[in-house]
Amino acid sequence: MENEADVFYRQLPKVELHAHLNGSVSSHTIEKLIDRKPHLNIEHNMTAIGKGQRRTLDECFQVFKVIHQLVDTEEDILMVATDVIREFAADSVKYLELRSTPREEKHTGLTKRRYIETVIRAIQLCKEEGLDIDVRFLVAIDRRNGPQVAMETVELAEEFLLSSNGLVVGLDLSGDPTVGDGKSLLPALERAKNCGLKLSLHLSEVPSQLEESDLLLNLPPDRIGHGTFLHPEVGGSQILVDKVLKNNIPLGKT
Ligand SMILES: CC(C)=CCNc1ncnc2c1ncn2[C@@H]1O[C@H](COP(=O)(O)O)[C@@H](O)[C@H]1O
Repeated sequence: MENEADVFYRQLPKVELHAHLNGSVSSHTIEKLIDRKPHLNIEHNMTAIGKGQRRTLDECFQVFKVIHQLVDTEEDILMVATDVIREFAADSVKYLELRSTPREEKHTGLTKRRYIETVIRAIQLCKEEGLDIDVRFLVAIDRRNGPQVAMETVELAEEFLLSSNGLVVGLDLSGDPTVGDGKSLLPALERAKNCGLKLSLHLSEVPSQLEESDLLLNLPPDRIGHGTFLHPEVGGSQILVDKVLKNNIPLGKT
């Protein structure tokens, strides 16, 4: 039962600037996915972190792996993306930036290009439904996959920046922050910036990444994901904080 405060907050117009597509799947949609793929033997509790539950970073990233097993066809992506957009709209989100990592799944024939096209199709379908929400898409690089994949992802994002009627607006850098090396991704990120993609970068999500964070902040990004350990009090540095302030970069997390 919703109380008065719940109704107020649901109806309050909102912007959502940090929604990972496969991190925003509701339990209702997860049920539908599990029903589609009973052979995977995935149980609901393997796909979510309950309220108040503590998990290590590694355990959280395992959850994404399970969700990715459930979302591995064009049909799945279309359903997940339309459901996610409808649910944000029902929560009075008026501007939504979805970010997602295009994946190739050889066993289902899914390609990275079709992945992006399918998310765009979902955005268009929701628009045709007349939902009161403006949705844009950030194509994501998973830092674990290294510089070559990052460059290929930027090339794809660049194509869609030009051909998606303004729906693809930027590039996200995410993935397990303890894996991979941000420095090696700089050429891809610089290319993205130079071609007009907005940059939203996860950085300083774990301690001891001062050098990497410094390099990424020099780009500079248009948004920062998390930035948890930028501040000197938690092992970051004033130089990093000053770079954020100088460029007036919004920080955010979900
Ligand atoms: C531990 C936790 C929940 C932290 C949130 N912080 C995050 N930091 C970095 N990358 C992330 C985070 N949350 C989601 N992602 C990225 O988003 C992906 C899931 O959404 P998608 O498949 O890109 O559509 C994950 O595989 C990961 O690459």
